[in-house]
Amino acid sequence: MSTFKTLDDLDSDQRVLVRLDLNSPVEGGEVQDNRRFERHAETVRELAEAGHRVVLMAHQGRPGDDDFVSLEQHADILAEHVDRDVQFVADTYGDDAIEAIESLESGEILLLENTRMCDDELPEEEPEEKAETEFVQALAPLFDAYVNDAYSAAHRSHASLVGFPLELPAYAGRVMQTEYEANSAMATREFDGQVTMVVGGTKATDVIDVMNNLGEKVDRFLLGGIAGELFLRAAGHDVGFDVDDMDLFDDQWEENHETIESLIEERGDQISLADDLAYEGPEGGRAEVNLEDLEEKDRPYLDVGADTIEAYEPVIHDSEAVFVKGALGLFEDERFSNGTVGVLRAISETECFSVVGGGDTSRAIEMYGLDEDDFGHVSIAGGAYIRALTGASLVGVEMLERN
Ligand SMILES: Nc1ncnc2c1ncn2[C@@H]1O[C@H](COP(=O)(O)OP(=O)(O)OP(=O)(O)O)[C@@H](O)[C@H]1O
Ligand SMILES: O=C(O)[C@H](O)COP(=O)(O)O
Repeated sequence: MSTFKTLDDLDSDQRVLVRLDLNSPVEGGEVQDNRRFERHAETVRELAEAGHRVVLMAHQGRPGDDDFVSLEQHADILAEHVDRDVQFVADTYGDDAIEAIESLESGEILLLENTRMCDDELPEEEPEEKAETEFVQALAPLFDAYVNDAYSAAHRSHASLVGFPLELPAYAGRVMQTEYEANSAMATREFDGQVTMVVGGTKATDVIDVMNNLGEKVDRFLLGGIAGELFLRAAGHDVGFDVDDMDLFDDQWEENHETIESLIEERGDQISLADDLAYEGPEGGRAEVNLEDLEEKDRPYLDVGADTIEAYEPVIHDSEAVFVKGALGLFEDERFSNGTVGVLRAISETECFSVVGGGDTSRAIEMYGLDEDDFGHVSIAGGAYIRALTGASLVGVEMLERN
C-alpha cells in the first residue's frame, strides 16, 4: 500500500504546482497526442474543478535530441483532454513565469516551459541539492502545495521531481496513485496461480535484467522481440545477429549473453522461446519459417510465427497474472503484428490480473482495436515500470513518502 498523501488530503483553494509526464513522440516537429495527455487530464481537471490555481511542469525529450522541444503544443493538446483552457508561458522560473503564475485565478491552468530547458533540472543529484537550486527556490514560495503525477519519470532525481517535495507539502496525483499500485503488484502482491511475463521489445538489456531478478516471482516467461532472438541465438539457432546496418543485436548480445546462458541453464523450464519466426517474403508479404528449417542467417525476423502464438495463448489463458514488457514483433507494420496482438488479445479474453507496460507496446492496444478496459492496467511508464517490476524504489515516490 502507498504511504503518501493524495489529492483527497489537499486543502481547498490552494496554489498547486503539479509535475506531469507529457514526454511524447515528436514527428516532424509535431507533438503526437498519446495516452499520457488523456491520463494526466484527469488529475488536472479534478484540481481545476475544485477551484485550485493549477500550475503544471513537465519535460519533453533530452537536450540535443530532435524531440527536445517547447511545451507550447502540449498545452493545446492537454486543453482538449481537460476540456478547459490551458495557458502556456515560455519560461520556467524567470520573471515571465512568475508574472503568469501570480496572475492566475481560481480554477485556471498554466503550463510552464519544458523543465529540461532550465539548467537546474537535469543533473541527477541528491534531493537536498535539487531543493537548493534557484529553480526550486524561486518557484516554491509561490505555492501552497506540490503534486507529483509523473510516475513514469519518478525514477529520475531531477529538480522538478525531488526538489519541491522538500520545500512544499507534497501529494500524489491520480496517475501517480494508479500507476504505483498496478506496477508494484509484481513486487507487492501474492498471486495464488501462475504468474506469466511476456518479454519482448527492442531494449533487450533492460528486460533481461528484469528476468534475472524475477525468476522467483514469475512462473513462465514468454519471449519474443529482440530479447527472444538473443535467447534463440544462445540456444544455437542462426538468428539474433545484426543484418546490414541494424544495430539491435550484436551489442546487446555482448552485454547479455552470459546472463542469457545462465538463465537458460538455471531457469530453462520457465522460459518459452519461439518455435517459428516471421519475415518479409519475396513478394513483400508475411512469410514464416520454423526454427528447424532456418537456412538464412542474413535476414531480419520481425515477428514470432503462428505456431509460437498458438503455444503462448494457452499459457496466458492459464495465468492468474500477466505482465507485459515489450512487443513480440514489429507490430507497427500490420504484417508483423500477429504475435503482439495475439498475446494481447488472449490477455483481454481472460479474467487474469494484467499490466501492459511500455509506451510503444501499449500503443498496439488502440492500433488493433482492443479495448483498454479488458486489461487490468495499461501503464504509461517505461523505465519506471521496469524498475517497479523488480521492486526497486523510485526516488520521486520516495520523496512523496518522506513528505
Ligand atoms: N523483431 C523485431 N524487430 C524490430 N523491432 C521489433 C521486433 N520486435 C519488437 N520490436 C519493436 O519493439 C518496440 C517496443 O519495444 P520497446 O523496447 O521500445 O518497448 P516498450 O516497453 O513498449 O517502450 P518504452 O520502454 O520505450 O516505453 C516496438 O515498437 C516494436 O516494433
Ligand atoms: O518518457 C519517459 O519514459 C520518461 O518521461 C522519462 O524520460 P527520460 O528517460 O528522458 O528521463
